[in-house]
Amino acid sequence: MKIIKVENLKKEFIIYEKEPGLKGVIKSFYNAKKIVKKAVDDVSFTIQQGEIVGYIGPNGAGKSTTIKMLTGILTPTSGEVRVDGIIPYQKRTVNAKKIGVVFGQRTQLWWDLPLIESFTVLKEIYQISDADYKERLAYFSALFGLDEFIKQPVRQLSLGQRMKADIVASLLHNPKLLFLDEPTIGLDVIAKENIRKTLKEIHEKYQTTIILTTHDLADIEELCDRIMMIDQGKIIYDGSLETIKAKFGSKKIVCFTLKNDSEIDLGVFETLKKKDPDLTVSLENKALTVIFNKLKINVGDIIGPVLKQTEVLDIDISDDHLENIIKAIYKNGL
Ligand SMILES: Nc1ncnc2c1ncn2[C@@H]1O[C@H](COP(=O)(O)OP(=O)(O)OP(=O)(O)O)[C@@H](O)[C@H]1O
Repeated sequence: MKIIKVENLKKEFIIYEKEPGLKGVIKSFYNAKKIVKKAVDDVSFTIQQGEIVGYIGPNGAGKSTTIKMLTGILTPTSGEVRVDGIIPYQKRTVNAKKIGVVFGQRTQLWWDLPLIESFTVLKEIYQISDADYKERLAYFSALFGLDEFIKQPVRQLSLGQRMKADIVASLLHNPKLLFLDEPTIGLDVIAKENIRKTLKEIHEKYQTTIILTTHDLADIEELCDRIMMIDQGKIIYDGSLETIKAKFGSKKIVCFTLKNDSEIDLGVFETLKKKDPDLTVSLENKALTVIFNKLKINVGDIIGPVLKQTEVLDIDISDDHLENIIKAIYKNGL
């Protein structure tokens, strides 16, 4: 079942540009230059109930603007947006009951209240029944270990605890749809893992549809089957992670750890560069790294000449990281 339908959605902002300095300020009173910024530029997509979709793109691409239109905070310039059959900006309160929102960068909780009291306020706002509230809170407490900090005021919580608290707050009313904006930002590796694992469990239990915006691609790799990539207001990719990897992940990385007193003549790679002009070689502290296109060169063609020349202690072969693949797409397009 479709939960989100977006068609030819556009959001334009009018920006008035001023010249720098005091003179610019005075001048801008009279004739500021008017610029139309197309933050979201003719975007269409649908999302099915239960999907976890990663919404990614470089800074300023239009992610937050899209999410704000889906949550009803912003009214589109043109186009259609429907969340569970509702037009969000026309029925913000009805929409709010169907959705949960987590902003990694700021909390939605009451700063000075003990966490448990924030939860009871939300219980009233969303009119959650006693039985549902009890059942959900017990479930989330066990999952996130809330007991440890539930009586503390929110301002005293660590970033990881605060993030868990915000996720619970967004889910207490069991929304059909959850928006997560950078849910692991600033967390250490273990805390990130913990959040991802827990989100997966929650998704399995409640089948919540999740839209995740993040710059941390490990979030995407672990949670999402589908990614939508936006750049300069336009969706430039909508599909599976596997397809992106298969299509653009043609680079392989071979790292050799050379023996301490060994020497190597990097000239051996010159002939290979004729086959793959993008091949790169770097040698740092006896670590020799070769990055090449696996469709143009075999791993054996890299390893053979090195082993012939010098003594090697270790060889590590890996595919290109998703992060590099996405960076290249942002830079060069699809
Ligand atoms: N209220 C506003 N007034 C004017 N311009 C805006 C406004 N909100 C966003 N923009 C512009 O619209 C474009 C898209 O911004 P948006 O916040 O949607 O990007 P984003 O993809 O969420 O970026 P980030 O990853 O940095 O959060 C940017 O160029 C931004 O400067």
